[in-house]
Amino acid sequence: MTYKAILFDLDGTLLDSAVHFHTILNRLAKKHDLKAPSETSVRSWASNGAAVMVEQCLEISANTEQHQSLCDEFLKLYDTEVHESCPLFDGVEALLRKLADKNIPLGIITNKGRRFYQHIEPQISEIAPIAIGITRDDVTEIKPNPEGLEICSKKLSVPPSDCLYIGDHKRDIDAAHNAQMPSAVANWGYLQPGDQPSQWNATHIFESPNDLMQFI
Ligand SMILES: O=C(O)COP(=O)(O)O
Repeated sequence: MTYKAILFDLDGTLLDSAVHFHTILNRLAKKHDLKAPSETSVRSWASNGAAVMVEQCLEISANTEQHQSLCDEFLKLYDTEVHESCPLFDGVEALLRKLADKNIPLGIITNKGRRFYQHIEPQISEIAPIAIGITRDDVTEIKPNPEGLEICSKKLSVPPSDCLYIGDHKRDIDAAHNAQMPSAVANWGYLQPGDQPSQWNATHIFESPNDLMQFI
């Protein structure tokens, strides 16, 4: 492998956050007498943030008072959940340990807010040091804008062409293209029905964290 730094998306790539999201959405559904969402539906929308999950999984029209108040409740509950634990996908721990063993710098660029990321970072750092973590609060434009990826490349002093950005959403691959950085689809993540990652023009597609680990 020739890449000198590996950069990751968080939700749906390292973090199996749908586990928390499903619990929270079920709690909200019960409290407000709404239809409980299926795990499949939560998994397919989990990479799109709270507003989209409330809209799609609880079937609440966006830009309404009810939508806004359910989003606020969702984020409050998530704030508590992320303190507790952060479920990683199977194989991610071994993958991160291998990066650390090989002294390959690890970066994270997420559209998540720092308010949540700050609780997740120490749990990942226990496995492998994170050279840089960029959240939506650290950029003026979130992905697919390349800003977060460009900041990482500069701070690590590794040119974009020597970094690899891995994510489970088209906006991750688009962000890498916009930064002129090689990219990889995390095909184990939260793909939506109808997604065709083979059409996203990523440099690589990995089926599992273990596949990526073998590549490294
Ligand atoms: O929480 C979000 O909006 C998505 O976060 P991600 O960029 O880590 O997938």
